[in-house]
Amino acid sequence: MSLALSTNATISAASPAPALRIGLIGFGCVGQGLYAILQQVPGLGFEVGRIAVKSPDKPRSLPKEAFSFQADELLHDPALDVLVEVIDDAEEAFRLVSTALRQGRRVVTANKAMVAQHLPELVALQHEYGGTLLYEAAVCGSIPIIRTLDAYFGQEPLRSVSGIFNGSSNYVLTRMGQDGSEYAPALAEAQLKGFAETDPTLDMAAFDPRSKAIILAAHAYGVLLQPDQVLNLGIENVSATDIAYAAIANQKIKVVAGLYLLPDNQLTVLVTPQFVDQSSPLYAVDDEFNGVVIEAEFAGTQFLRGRGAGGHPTGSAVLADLAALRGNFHYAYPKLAAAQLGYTTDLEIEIYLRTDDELILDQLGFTDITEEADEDGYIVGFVPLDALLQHRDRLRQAGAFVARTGNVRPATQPADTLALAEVE
Ligand SMILES: NC(=O)c1ccc[n+]([C@@H]2O[C@H](COP(=O)([O-])OP(=O)(O)OC[C@H]3O[C@@H](n4cnc5c(N)ncnc54)[C@H](O)[C@@H]3O)[C@@H](O)[C@H]2O)c1
Ligand SMILES: N[C@@H](CCO)C(=O)O
Repeated sequence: MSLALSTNATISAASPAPALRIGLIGFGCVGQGLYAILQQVPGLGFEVGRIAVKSPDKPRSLPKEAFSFQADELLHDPALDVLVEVIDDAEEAFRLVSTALRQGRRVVTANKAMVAQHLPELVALQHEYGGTLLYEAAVCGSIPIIRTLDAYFGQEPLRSVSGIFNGSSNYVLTRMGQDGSEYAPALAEAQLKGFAETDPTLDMAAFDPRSKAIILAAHAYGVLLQPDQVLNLGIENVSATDIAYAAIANQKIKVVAGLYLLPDNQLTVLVTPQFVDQSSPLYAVDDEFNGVVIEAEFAGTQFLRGRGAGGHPTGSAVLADLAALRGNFHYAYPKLAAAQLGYTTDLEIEIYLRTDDELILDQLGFTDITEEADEDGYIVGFVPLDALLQHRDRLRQAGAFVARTGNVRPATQPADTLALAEVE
């Protein structure tokens, strides 16, 4: 068959390539989301060859014969062209994915905790055995942020990459802010809608967006971080008092992950609640939506917004990876090769802290108090970032709520107070 373009030009339509056979490991929210998309849009060139699940007795939308109960069978099935790993167990996911990569296989995963913990090994396995691992679905659901940073901005210095990287906590904050909902029912809704992790502490205490920030640090800056190097504070202890404090100043509380390039080629990364005002594009990112602001040296500011969680949006990102694999795409990790940046936490950041625990106040060591209100039990001022890192667990256990104002300064030069945006 040929398509006429003009009087003397034609394009020959190649016969369609055989469908890629997928081995799908995990049939929960994301696995079913991908499966539904492939059923709804036939002819995409992908076929679900086999599906592995864990529990034989769980009621499912497909007959029992459709499933294998041993993921390893899929690993060793030569008739499968690509494996999609979407289970909720990071350790087992690493075993499965690393075994597949050792066979030189093509693999897609959505497991950010696994990727963040094992990125150096996963990169090395791809180099050694020639397989490919893609994980766009692991960061910000449907937003194509990893490929944007890796391929599009692979050569350009970035001043910052910041945003809302967790749909569940954003959903809870939106319900509390818009409807006056209590924390617990709002979280139950996020779980019911399939946004939350099996252990929702990962979302609410900001472990999940920390994993995503670590992945982006590798692609945006070529810096490989261990989870413990990055401060993560969440919203488990947020209250109506905190939401009202923000609202009085026409602000919202959002869990913001920030990757900031500081002077002297130092990167810092932190994930905490933050007061966001209407001048920020993140202000209007509500419900389970995520948003990412890229401040690039030459391109200027770019903002991406989209659904950050849920079966269909995440299935869409997995589908995009499958299509990319068919085109032999792989991450180039261009900045990893350059590896020119250091990492620092030697900063003081301005925080709002609400607590009735005198000990934690002493331990954090405020260097400057900006505002204090005894009756509501909050204090605003500068604390060393290292003190927050050291006392993170105690803050959680003590029921304290922390949000940053956005101001930061080098720990050694307390007079130079700057907004992070200005430091960038
Ligand atoms: N839900 C989302 O919106 C979303 C978005 C992006 C990424 N993710 C990630 O995708 C992965 C899956 O998330 P989900 O929401 O679908 O979780 P889920 O809990 O809905 O489903 C996971 C499924 O994996 C199964 N499973 C566990 N171990 C298994 C094994 N060894 N073999 C086969 N099946 C196994 C579980 O029984 C469960 O049914 C997680 O890593 C999650 O962090 C989820
Ligand atoms: N639990 C995650 C899923 C998407 O990664 C979230 O709420 O953002």
